[in-house]
Amino acid sequence: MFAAENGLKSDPRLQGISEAIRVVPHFPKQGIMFQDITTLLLDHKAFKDTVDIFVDRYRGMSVSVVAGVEARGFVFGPAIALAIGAKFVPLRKPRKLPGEVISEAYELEYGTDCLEIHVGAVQPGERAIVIDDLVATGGTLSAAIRLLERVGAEVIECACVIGVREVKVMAEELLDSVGSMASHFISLWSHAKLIIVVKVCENDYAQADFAEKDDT
Ligand SMILES: O=P(O)(O)OC[C@H]1O[C@H](OP(=O)(O)OP(=O)(O)O)[C@H](O)[C@@H]1O
Ligand SMILES: Nc1ncnc2[nH]cnc12
Repeated sequence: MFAAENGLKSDPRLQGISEAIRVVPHFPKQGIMFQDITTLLLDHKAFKDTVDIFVDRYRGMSVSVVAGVEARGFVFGPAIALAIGAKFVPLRKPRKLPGEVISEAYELEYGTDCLEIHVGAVQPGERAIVIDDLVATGGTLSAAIRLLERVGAEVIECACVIGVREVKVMAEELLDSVGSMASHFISLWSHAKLIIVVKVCENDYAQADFAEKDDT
């Protein structure tokens, strides 16, 4: 679910949020348009507006768990959790949590990664949301959902600030043919784990720019 479809379309806060996110071409490698949320954090109004959009949506929905994905989900998740009266549960990369953990692996473009949760952090039947800064392929969010469901939580939604172009394209393709969807995204949508995206980047890959640089 994107800003245009989630009732936020005419929200005056969106433009300021979008403008506060710096886009850095060719980071961390050639061709990638990196969405840098650190500039959003420097802008008190834009940062607060971002948190408030999620708080407005989830307040009163009996959410008791806000799960944040390392690292950038840790920036937004705790503020949302405090405001809606929920606990914050960090989903961490491998070998960071000191207690007993449950792990869930997921695929990256090259190789795999893993998220872990402390055993006992979430009780069966608790209502959870997952917070991250950005959804690209949806692989990270899908792993977060699987992890929380394995400990018995009911994941009611995932929420991200930014969706890259590909995820928007995939959502649009869903309307035509589920078969053409990437498997992660099928899983996100088929379980109705809709994503609130405040900013959709129309141009995640700096292809034209990249091609020009290639020619030199
Ligand atoms: O939808 P996906 O294709 O799974 O990608 C999205 C994930 O990628 C980024 O994190 P990254 O893995 O770069 O980790 P970091 O925040 O620790 O840098 C981002 O913060 C999301 O967590
Ligand atoms: N374009 C992008 N900007 C920031 N983080 C990302 N993670 C995956 N794609 C990204």
